[in-house]
Amino acid sequence: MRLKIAVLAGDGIGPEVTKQATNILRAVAEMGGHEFTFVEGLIGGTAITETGSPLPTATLDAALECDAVLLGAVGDNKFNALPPDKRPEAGLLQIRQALGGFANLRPSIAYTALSASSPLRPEVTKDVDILFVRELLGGLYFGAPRWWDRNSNEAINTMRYTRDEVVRVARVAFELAGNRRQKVTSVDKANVLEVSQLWRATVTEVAKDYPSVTLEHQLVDSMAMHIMNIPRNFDVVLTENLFGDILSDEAGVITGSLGMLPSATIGGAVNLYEPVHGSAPDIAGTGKANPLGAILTAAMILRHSANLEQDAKAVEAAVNKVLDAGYRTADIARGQQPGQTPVSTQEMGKLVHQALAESIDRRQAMHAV
Ligand SMILES: NC(=O)C1=CN([C@@H]2O[C@H](COP(=O)(O)OP(=O)(O)OC[C@H]3O[C@@H](n4cnc5c(N)ncnc54)[C@H](O)[C@@H]3O)[C@@H](O)[C@H]2O)C=CC1
Ligand SMILES: CC(C)CC(=O)C(=O)O
Ligand SMILES: [Mg+2]
Repeated sequence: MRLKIAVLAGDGIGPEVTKQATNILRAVAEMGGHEFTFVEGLIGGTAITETGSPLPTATLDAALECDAVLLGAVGDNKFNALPPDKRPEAGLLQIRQALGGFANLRPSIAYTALSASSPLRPEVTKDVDILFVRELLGGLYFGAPRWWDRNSNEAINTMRYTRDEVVRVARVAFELAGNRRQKVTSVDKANVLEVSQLWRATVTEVAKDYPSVTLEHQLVDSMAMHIMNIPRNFDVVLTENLFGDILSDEAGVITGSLGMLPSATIGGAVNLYEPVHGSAPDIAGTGKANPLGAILTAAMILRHSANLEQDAKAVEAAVNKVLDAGYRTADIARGQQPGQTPVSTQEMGKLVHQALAESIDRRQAMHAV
């Protein structure tokens, strides 16, 4: 199997966690006899500093020639005074748009070993496995007009969706639900927003093509509460761009930390893979960043861009094994429980690598018998 991956490490903890994710991909390639090549590119604040642009043309050109893009995170407080279209985050929105992926898959899984890391009670988080399908190219982040008129002290952003944009992402959600627990919860604010009324009517129409999947609608405000109260009730959660951004971060509480959450964006010319978290400037350079979200993102590359399902599962199992053995980065080391060992970003990456190597050795030994 050959795979060319653009690695855009970005800012803050982006390079720290991305390094651990690429180490895992290299290990999978080596152990499975695959040829993975990595092409590095600048994005975000580091790209602004070096080139003046948050998404240099060279980065975009290289990304478009790859089979997958792995992005760390962007964002640097030193650019906070810049207007949104000049900030590091603009580079991320631009590359999302250019790659064309519209369905951002964000799994949120409650790991048994981490039940004490979540502030939620273990009986609430037990067996939770939610898949957010977040529309990624529409809504407030991309709608025009958008401006801030400093003279009149007025600003505007536009939430806009077309029926076709809703249909295509809804189809992804229903298809995925068909292979899971057959339920889609569509989130909107149809009691107030016309865009949400279009969203709800369109999703209801698409649902008719998937009679085995149950559709429910939830308003986003009460949904924010239900996710914390009864997360087990949800299977696939379908949202527009902003609502999905917020609710999927909230779901980090179920898992124990934002640092545990991976994502894959599909449907475009090249799939884009990013952990859900940002550049975390508060812990950048301290060795405290949890690399597991990025490593689980690498597993999603194996699944969605390389068709290596068995290897994706092996990476996920290796993460589980390391958590079961009690190893914890600071964000998931709630209250220093007995049997836990604190580890750095790099140590966590190495432990997953070791667990993966052991499981692949066992698999190969079984095949050899
Ligand atoms: N995809 C991206 O590149 C994203 C970029 N951002 C940018 O990141 C910057 C910081 O934004 P925040 O709101 O602070 O969000 P953030 O996700 O960077 O951090 C929120 C909190 O979670 C913690 N955290 C995040 N990832 C972690 C990890 N892997 N391990 C341990 N702890 C982790 C941070 O230390 C912080 O306390 C901003 O410039 C923002 O625009 C924010 C979200 C997504
Ligand atoms: C442009 C971003 C910083 C948006 C974001 O927070 C995300 O996609 O998770
Ligand atoms: Mg976000």
